[in-house]
Formats: sequence, C-alpha cells, structure tokens
Amino acid sequence: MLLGAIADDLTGATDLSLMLARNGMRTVQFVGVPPRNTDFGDAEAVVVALKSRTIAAGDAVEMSLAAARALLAAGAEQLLFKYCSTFDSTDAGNIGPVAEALLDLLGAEIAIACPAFPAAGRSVYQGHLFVGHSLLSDSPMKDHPLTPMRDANLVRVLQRQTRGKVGLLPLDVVAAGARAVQVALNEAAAVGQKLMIADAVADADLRVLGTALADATLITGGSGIAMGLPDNFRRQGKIGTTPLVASMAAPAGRSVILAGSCSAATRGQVAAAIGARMPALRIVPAEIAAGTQNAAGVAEWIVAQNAEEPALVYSSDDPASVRVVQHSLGIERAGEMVESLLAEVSVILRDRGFSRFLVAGGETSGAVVAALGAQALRIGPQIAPGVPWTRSIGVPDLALALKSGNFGDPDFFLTAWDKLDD
Ligand SMILES: Nc1ncnc2c1ncn2[C@@H]1O[C@H](COP(=O)(O)OP(=O)(O)OP(=O)(O)O)[C@@H](O)[C@H]1O
Ligand SMILES: O=C(O)[C@@H](O)C(=O)CO
Repeated sequence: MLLGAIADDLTGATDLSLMLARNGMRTVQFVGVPPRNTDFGDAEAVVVALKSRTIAAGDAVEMSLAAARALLAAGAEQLLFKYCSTFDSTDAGNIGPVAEALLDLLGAEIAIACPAFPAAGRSVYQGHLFVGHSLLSDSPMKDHPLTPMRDANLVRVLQRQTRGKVGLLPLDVVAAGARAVQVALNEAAAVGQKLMIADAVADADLRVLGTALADATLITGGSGIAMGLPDNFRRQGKIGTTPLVASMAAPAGRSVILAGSCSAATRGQVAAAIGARMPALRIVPAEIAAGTQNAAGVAEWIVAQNAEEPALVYSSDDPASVRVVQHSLGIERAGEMVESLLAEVSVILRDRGFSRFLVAGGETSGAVVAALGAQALRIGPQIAPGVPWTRSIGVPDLALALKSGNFGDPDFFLTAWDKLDD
C-alpha cells in the first residue's frame, strides 16, 4: 500500500477512489477506520471514508488522526486528505483543523489545499472557487442545508479555520511547471505558511501539481488533486497500470434509489425520474416528526412497486422549503430524522432481497451504508465524473452507487443501471 487517503464523507471517498482507479491504481475503499490487522490485500491505494464533514471539529480531528495512524501503520508513504470540491465547511472547520492536525502528526511543514475538479466544473483561480461559471458564493452551495458557502475566497475561508498562516499558490506559478511549484512551496514554508490554496483551472494544472507533490507527505484537496499521483508511483517503478472496468457484475436482487440530497443536481435528477414515470415517494420531515411517515411504511411502499424496475424515495426539496423545515425542527434534527429514516428503510429492503442501492448525498450515503453494514468497497465502472458503481467486499454483498449531491447529469437515476451486468 502506497497511498493512504482520508475522506470526510462517503461519496467524496468514492469520488476519490474512482479518480485513483481511473488513473490505474488498485484502490480499495473502507467505510470508517479499518480495524487493526486489516488485510489490505493487493491494494495500492486505500481510501478511508469518514463521516466527519459536519461533526464537531475536535471529533473530526480525532477520527482523522485515527485513520491516518491506521494507514501509516499499513505502510502508506503519502497521505491525502480529501474534502469536497465545493470546500464544504464552516468557520469552525473541519478542513483547517484536520489539515493542521495531520501536518503535525506527519511533522510536515506545509501542504497544498486544492478542491479543483474541472470535470465537475470546479476551478480555482486567484484563490477563488468557481462552480461552473459562478463564484462558489453565487452557486447553489450558498443554500446548502449544513454547510452554506457564502465566501468564494478560499484563502480567507481556510484562514478562518486555521491557526497557521494560509497562502496562495497562483496559476502563473502552476503554469510554470512542477519545479516552480516546489520552489514556491519551499519559500512559503520558509516564511511560516502552513497551507496554500492552489489555483487549478484544468486537468493539466492538477497534473503539474501532482508531479510537484511526489515527495509531499501530506496533500489536501478534492478528488482532482489525486489525478497526477499514481504517475509518481509509476515513475518510481512501484506500480503498474490496472485498467478501470467498463461494467460490473451485480448481485441478484432488486434495485432502489434513496435520495436525501437537496443539492441542485439531485433535485434535477429527481424531477427527471418522476418525469420518466419512475415510481417515486416523497419523504416529508414534518410527517416523520408527526409520526405519520415511518420506515416500515416507506419500505412497504417500495416493496409493492414493480420488482423489475428501480423505485425512488426522496426527501430532496428546494432551499426555501428546507429552511422552513430547519426552522421548525432544527437543522441537525431535520437532517438526522431524514438520514435515520432512509437508513432504516435500507436495512428493511436489504433483508427483503434488495441488493442494488443508488444513494444520493454524502451524509445520506454515510448513514445508509453504515446501517447496511458494508465495510469495504471495490471500485467498479464510472457512471458519471466522480461517481462509480462499487461492490461491497464480503457480507452483505451489495452493488452501491453513492452519488455526491451535485454530481451527475439529469438522467443519472435512469441510466446508472446500464453499467450493471446481471
Ligand atoms: N427535506 C429536507 N429538509 C431538511 N433537511 C433535509 C431534507 N432532505 C434531506 N435533508 C438533510 O440534508 C442533508 C443533505 O446532506 P447530504 O450530504 O446527504 O446531501 P448533499 O450535501 O447534497 O450531498 P454531498 O455532501 O454529497 O454534496 C442530510 O443531512 C439530509 O438528511
Ligand atoms: O468533491 C466532491 O464534490 C464530492 O466528492 C464530495 O465530497 C461531495 O460530498
């Protein structure tokens, strides 16, 4: 095992695992910190998925350090801390505190922070994060239920979360090549900077950064920052090239879609599925609170649908309605109620022979997969940039597609199934 990664949510971990697998690295993903003496088999990269994006910063630090220690003990030569390509965080953390704690653990002087992922429309220029053609602060991320992002200047955002000084690695330095990047990082470290937001607007920039970071013990960023890393190991003769599969055998059983993401892309996918007459049931937080909607009832409804086609259960709602719910129930309680209900539903369905789950939303996926009991995932074919099918290793044997809220085309819920072989 060469590369050890810690992801702050589950869909982010599959996004990263797909990036590494697409770039030829044998990658296995773990859900939670792997237990002591875990056999990582022939994995060249191990990605540990945490659910640490929105918990208290101290807990996120502790969990991330535990993951880092497990990866280092298993032989990782380089650590990557993966967070969201939209830099989802608050002034309390958790990107800054976790990155600083990992720097301390490794005794490293400086790390870059680069959420750019051009294939999904995320680019960083002059330290400002763009989502498509909009600044982060003008994008739908300004209304995220848990981490509303209202400042696009990432140097400023990260500085509010960190003790150490945050700097900028501008695009002209990146354009000058890997050596220029290394010189800039050394100079920044010499003046006491701990983290540097790195500009990148195209895959070529991310590959330059990747090359420059061959000897870095810690790298932080979105999945894009990983695209150049496998080549470093390849140049050193440590890995070959394992091709990504084009389709995946799925265990026999029924299919379901559970969407707990309120992100714009997911809402579009829900609308497209309903438009295509997929059977769909809406989860309403106020009804869960009132006890008129519960997991048993929702699961019954799903089981009663046509067994040959996937059915959709969604809580996805527009920002104004989400705000109303959060105001009456509390942000955390509203989120937890939906997550718990979908998690309970998934367990009932698993026990009724469902084996193919498509889950939308990072927090939602974390809750569902933990309840389902899948502990490690093998990476299958790409459905959309950042979203692969995965198959759990051992028991339970499930096909899982864990979709980040904002990823995928509108027809994602309809076409994802084409990549599964019966
Ligand atoms: N109708 C709703 N009202 C209030 N909260 C909701 C509603 N539906 C879902 N939620 C909560 O909003 C949160 C959505 O977060 P989640 O991470 O699942 O999606 P996302 O942020 O779009 O995805 P990602 O993190 O992958 O970008 C969850 O905690 C979920 O339970
Ligand atoms: O980086 C992204 O955008 C995703 O992998 C993610 O982390 C969403 O939760």
